[in-house]
Amino acid sequence: MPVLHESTENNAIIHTSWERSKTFGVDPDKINNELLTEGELRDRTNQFHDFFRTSTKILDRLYSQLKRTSFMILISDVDGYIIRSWGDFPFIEKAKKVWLDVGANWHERIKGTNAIGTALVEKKPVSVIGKQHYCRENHFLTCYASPLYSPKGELLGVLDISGDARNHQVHTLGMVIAAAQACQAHLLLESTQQELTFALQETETVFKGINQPLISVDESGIITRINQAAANLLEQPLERCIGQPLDRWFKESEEILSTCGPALKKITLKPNLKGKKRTWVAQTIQDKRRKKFRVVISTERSRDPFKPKKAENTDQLVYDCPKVKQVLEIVSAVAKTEASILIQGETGSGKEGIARRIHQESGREGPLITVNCAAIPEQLIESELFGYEQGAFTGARKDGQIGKFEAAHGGTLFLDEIGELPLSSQAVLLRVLEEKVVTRIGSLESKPVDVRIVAATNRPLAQEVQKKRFRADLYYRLCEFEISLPPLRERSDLLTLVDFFLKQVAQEIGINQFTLDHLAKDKIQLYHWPGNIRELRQVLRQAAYKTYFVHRSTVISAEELIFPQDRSTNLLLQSKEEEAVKQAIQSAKGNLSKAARMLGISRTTLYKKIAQYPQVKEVLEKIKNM
Ligand SMILES: Nc1ncnc2c1ncn2[C@@H]1O[C@H](COP(=O)(O)OP(=O)(O)OP(=O)(O)O)[C@@H](O)[C@H]1O
Repeated sequence: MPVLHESTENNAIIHTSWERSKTFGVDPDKINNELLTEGELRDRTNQFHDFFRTSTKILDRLYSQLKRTSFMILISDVDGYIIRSWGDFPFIEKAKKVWLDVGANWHERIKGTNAIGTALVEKKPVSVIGKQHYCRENHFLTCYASPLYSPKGELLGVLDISGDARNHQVHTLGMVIAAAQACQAHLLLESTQQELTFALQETETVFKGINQPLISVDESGIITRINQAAANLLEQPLERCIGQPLDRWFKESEEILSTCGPALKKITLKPNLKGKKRTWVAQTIQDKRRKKFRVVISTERSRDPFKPKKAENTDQLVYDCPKVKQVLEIVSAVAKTEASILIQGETGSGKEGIARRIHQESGREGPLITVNCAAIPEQLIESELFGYEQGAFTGARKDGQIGKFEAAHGGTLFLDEIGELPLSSQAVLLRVLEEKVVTRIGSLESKPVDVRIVAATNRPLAQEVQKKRFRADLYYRLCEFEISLPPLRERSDLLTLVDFFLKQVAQEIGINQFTLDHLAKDKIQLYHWPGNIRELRQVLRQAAYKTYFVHRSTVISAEELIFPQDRSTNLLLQSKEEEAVKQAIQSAKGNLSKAARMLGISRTTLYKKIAQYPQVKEVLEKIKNM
């Protein structure tokens, strides 16, 4: 055994290593070598691509400190093969003689006790000086090595400084340890940045397909993320899917991981998941070097499964209310006539849907063309409605443009928000409606048009006429037949619509259904719905998405129903507030916490309201005395 000069721990390490070397059958007097071919060396060096990219500066700095000394720097991989070295003549030549050189294996199995091999086995920094080396030919060396770890904590290899034993300095081991730690820190930073970039890309892909079942898998085929819709299809709780290998469920997982490029690739479930016959597709997210990183798997719906589904089915009119039923009966009756129709109704109450129904039932073969009068600047209204000839005005398109009237020839022109049409344009519109001909701007030629006019407004147009903001003659011309759509709060089918929209969003997400809990139902029925059906749909969609993706539930609670209007009082307009508070207290049978939750206000605010409204106080006292 060698004479030991170093720390007790290092001595113990050397001692154990000598024992191992004996067991490995290493002959201390023989030259043992295991060398890599060029191809093998290239493959092993490639594994260190990221390491060298992030650590070159540190290693160069270390080398500059050791330049022209009898020391060299070496990197070995996890199996002990030296894959890179830095050093100067003449020491490097001496080192080559004992194969302390790129391509040679310095595992203890081959070379007995040595800093590289022993640090790999012990997974600790080690110094091996002179005769501490197991093989006699290496006694002229002094070596210091520290293990290198990947950001995932796996042993990558070893950083080693070797030199002439006569120049042994204790602090060199400290230098190696510090340099190895710096290399690891840089590698970690780089990998965190890369992870972030991928996470962003992954999130983007996942968000695009949020309505669909989605699974994200890392490069070793392990599920890293999965949404509830996918977990349902795999028949496992979501948290039990994470960390599981993909091949547990999918047949071609190996093929996907080895060959899948950015293009979509079909993938099928293993037969043990009966009845889940949907086709799945995989898409790979790659890094700059095209090394696979994540595979996002989804069910196939259309040509591009990551394309979001159309948000709403605008064609379907859902109703179960006598008032709406009556409107639709009238619509059916007048649709086939030539009468121009004015639809009145609050914003979001479904006027456009009615206009579409009129067109569908009119039997007219031309298209339905919609013009939003509020969205077109005053100076462009005429060109929009009547079109223009080539070069008619500065900024006009080169080949001119057809107007909406001409486009709607043989069909229906829907003039939405007609109440917003400026007075100057009202006169022009009236002329066209009377004469039934249009003349493009810049043209002398008039063309007859056969267009059915349907207009809509959320302003009381008759009052606008009285206030001289809307021309009386145009009003009468547009309003040969008037249809009034009831606002949502006057409809008796609120819960039918709620059901419909919840089914719609459940279908989009890929689950069976959403339900509202008791308080949520009460809250929805108490609200005054200023934005009508559009607002109802929005509120429900937001609540459903939050319930599902944040709370992982399908039962929507009152807290998730956030009404855009009156966020501060969160419920009713002043005039209706007293009634709402009263009703909430009645429904909650005097339970004030429950009533406050239903109203979306704090208990303190509710106490203030009770004090403010004598009728509410009375109701509460009555309930208490019951
Ligand atoms: N009966 C219904 N069934 C299902 N969805 C409906 C119904 N009525 C309206 N909607 C939906 O509510 C939303 C608002 O309807 P629409 O755009 O027709 O209202 P609007 O009165 O024309 O609104 P605005 O005054 O803002 O132009 C649309 O998404 C529409 O699909």
